[in-house]
Amino acid sequence: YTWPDPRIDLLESILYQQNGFRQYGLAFGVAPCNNQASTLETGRDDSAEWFRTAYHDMATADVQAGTGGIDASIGFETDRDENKGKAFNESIGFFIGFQSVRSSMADLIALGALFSVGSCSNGEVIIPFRGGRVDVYEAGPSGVPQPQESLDSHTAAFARQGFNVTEMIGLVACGHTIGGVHGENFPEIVPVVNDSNNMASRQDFDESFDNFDNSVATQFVSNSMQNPLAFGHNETTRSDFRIFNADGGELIRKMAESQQLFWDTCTTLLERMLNTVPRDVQLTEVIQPIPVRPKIKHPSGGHPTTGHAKSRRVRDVIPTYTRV
Ligand code: HEM
Repeated sequence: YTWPDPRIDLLESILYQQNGFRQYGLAFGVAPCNNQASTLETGRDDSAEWFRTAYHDMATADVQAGTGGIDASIGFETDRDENKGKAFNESIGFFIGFQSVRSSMADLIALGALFSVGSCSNGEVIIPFRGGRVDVYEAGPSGVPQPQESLDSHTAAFARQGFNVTEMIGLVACGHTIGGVHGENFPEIVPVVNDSNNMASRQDFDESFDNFDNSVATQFVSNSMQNPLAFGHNETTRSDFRIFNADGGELIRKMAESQQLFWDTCTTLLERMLNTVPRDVQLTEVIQPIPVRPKIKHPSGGHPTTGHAKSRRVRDVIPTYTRV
């Protein structure tokens, strides 16, 4: 990657200039991991909502046909039963501030998930990032898995998305280690409670809802009964139970035994999830931090913080190079 490259420059900045001078600030939404999604409503976190948004955008992909994937179609699909909750509209509302001709909404959705798991795993799960996703401007087909469906239906949905049974188990375990199920979205699964500290009535997937760790697996294996999609009172919606047992419980047991295996599995599967795009979309190489960053300097009084020249005449613009 050689600067300038219109496909990469801005994405590189959003990805790596997270804090301090000339920060882009997208990552602030999920730092810390338990950052509240709404100041008006407790019991909802940006990290879990951004992460779930990426999965729901991807989940309608058909890899055989080469269609769908992370393409921001989720923005046009939020009135569907399979996309219940405020998470999708509000995540996109946050990302819009960063959308431009050089940073598609689809790339921002992928970055949001990447920042979320990076923050919640305390830097243990760092997904390599490629840019270049292309936005669509209409809804795509439906097909996000729902908890009341059968194991066969889930297996078929994940196969359509490009994941076999073992990968489905891994991906669901990686997805359901932060956040939880909200009574305001799924009252048939968890109760609506009257609690000012949990206005959305969230029941967490595991005892560390704001930590991207393997406790969803350890708690499942030890029958702790915490995860509402595994042990909830409503047997029909115990999709995690059916999925985690789809291989006889082998992978979830291994994930429970090894924190490192859990993180490694998630890094690999989530990279694939975020790189699932329509066949005609070409992603960039993995974006690395640029060691030397050109910036504009004005010799006589440019803007003190942005460095933007007062006048845009070409002779006023002198490239200088800063180490970052
Ligand atoms: C068969 C597959 C799946 C089903 C049936 C399913 C179902 C659900 C349901 C019902 C919720 C509760 C949402 C709410 O109340 O707001 C949920 C939450 C969540 N799901 Fe899944 N899910 C599946 C797969 C995945 C995958 C593969 C990922 C990511 C890789 C994922 C990520 C999440 C996250 C992060 C949350 C927490 C959301 C929050 O707390 O705001 N899910 N899922």
